[in-house]
Amino acid sequence: MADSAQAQKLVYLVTGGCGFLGEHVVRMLLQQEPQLRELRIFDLHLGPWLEELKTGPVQVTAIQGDVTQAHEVAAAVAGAHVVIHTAGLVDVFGKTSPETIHEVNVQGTRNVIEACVQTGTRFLVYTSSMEVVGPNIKGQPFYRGNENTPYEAVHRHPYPCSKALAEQLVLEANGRKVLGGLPLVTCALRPTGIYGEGHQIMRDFYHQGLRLGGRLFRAIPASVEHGRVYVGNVAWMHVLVARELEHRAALMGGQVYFCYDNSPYKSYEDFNMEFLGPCGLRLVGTRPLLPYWLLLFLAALNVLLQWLLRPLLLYAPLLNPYTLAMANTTFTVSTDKARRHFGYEPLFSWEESRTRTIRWVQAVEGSAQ
Ligand SMILES: NC(=O)C1=CN([C@@H]2O[C@H](COP(=O)(O)OP(=O)(O)OC[C@H]3O[C@@H](n4cnc5c(N)ncnc54)[C@H](O)[C@@H]3O)[C@@H](O)[C@H]2O)C=CC1
Ligand SMILES: CC(C)CCC[C@@H](C)[C@H]1CC[C@H]2[C@@H]3[C@H](O)CC4=CC(=O)CC[C@]4(C)[C@H]3CC[C@]12C
Repeated sequence: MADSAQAQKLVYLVTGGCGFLGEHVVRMLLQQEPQLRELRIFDLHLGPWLEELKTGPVQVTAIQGDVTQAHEVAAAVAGAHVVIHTAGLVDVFGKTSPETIHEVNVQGTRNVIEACVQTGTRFLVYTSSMEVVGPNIKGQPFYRGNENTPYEAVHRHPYPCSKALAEQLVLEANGRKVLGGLPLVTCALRPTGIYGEGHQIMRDFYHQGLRLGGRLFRAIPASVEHGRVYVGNVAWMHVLVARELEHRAALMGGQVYFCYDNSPYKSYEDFNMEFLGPCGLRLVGTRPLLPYWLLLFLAALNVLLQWLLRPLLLYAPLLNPYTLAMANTTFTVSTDKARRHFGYEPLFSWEESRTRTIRWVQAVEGSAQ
């Protein structure tokens, strides 16, 4: 981002900095970005762990705010050199309305872009998602594809629709003149399914397994591959992109990059067992125990129950027609675009990512007892 004369001069803003990925981005920046002077963390809900960061050499500024409120975003962005926009509503379980998902993911992103333009911030890194591409509503496989692989990206669910719209806004904003007349440089990172310390869905599967007497029941054929990437490597990619965006603006501006590492290609369930297995869970069955039509029926039943129970309680199980289609459609990435464009190499090997995640699940287990 800057030469040595500018050491410890940079101000970064991370939106959603208290989320699963956001926390890793924040910690990674503090460890790996020597030019950082101030790190602003903007989130709807601030975590208590932020306090421990405030004693280090970098000024850590926690800002409780809402990305849907343009004035709050503009106040947080003013004076920042780089914005890493990870804040978003990740809901594929029907917990929130489609309107709210759109408001946070699309309008929130629009507010971040406008704040950059109005206040003169030149570098914007957006956390997009593999979901912007697929799996699509036709359930077509995307097998070890890259950023240029042709694929019909057609969605109906509010989450992928919102991420696709937001990504488009970010890419279209590349080159816009910001306050002071210089061009905005943007790019979007598309993680596949992120795993690692703090992953709520992994925690949910773990607790479900414990409730079922240490067993999980195979629902998805082992042959369906689902792309996964370790959270530390996703965070590292964000840090590198933010650092390189100025020097390689012509190459990187307006580009999309899948987030990848050396995590193995496996089915969603077999991959989870890499961590849950060593924590004492067993995946029962070499093939799905229920036929697909029955799973689809149960998924549809869950939608009906969610609707019927809505006035009384929030019923949002893991299984619904959308999550079933996600888990049941091959979507894997094989690319080296990030290495070619900004020298990315995963910071954590698969073995290290696995070990760290297992340790975290074991700690979850310990804290639950
Ligand atoms: N978890 C995953 O597997 C993947 C996530 N992503 C993207 O990565 C980003 C981060 O996702 P996660 O860390 O998994 O989710 P998360 O839910 O753990 O973190 C999102 C953060 O955004 C904050 N936030 C939500 N609404 C906000 C608002 N109105 N104003 C300010 N902050 C708000 C939340 O409080 C939370 O701290 C999201 O943009 C998501 O779309 C992309 C690919 C995969
Ligand atoms: C019980 C079922 C048969 C199995 C359910 C598994 C699902 C809960 C998960 C399968 C695929 C996941 C999604 C995928 O990894 C891609 C994602 C990208 C994002 O940007 C956000 C999260 C997610 C939608 C992720 C959510 C859980 C799954 C649907």
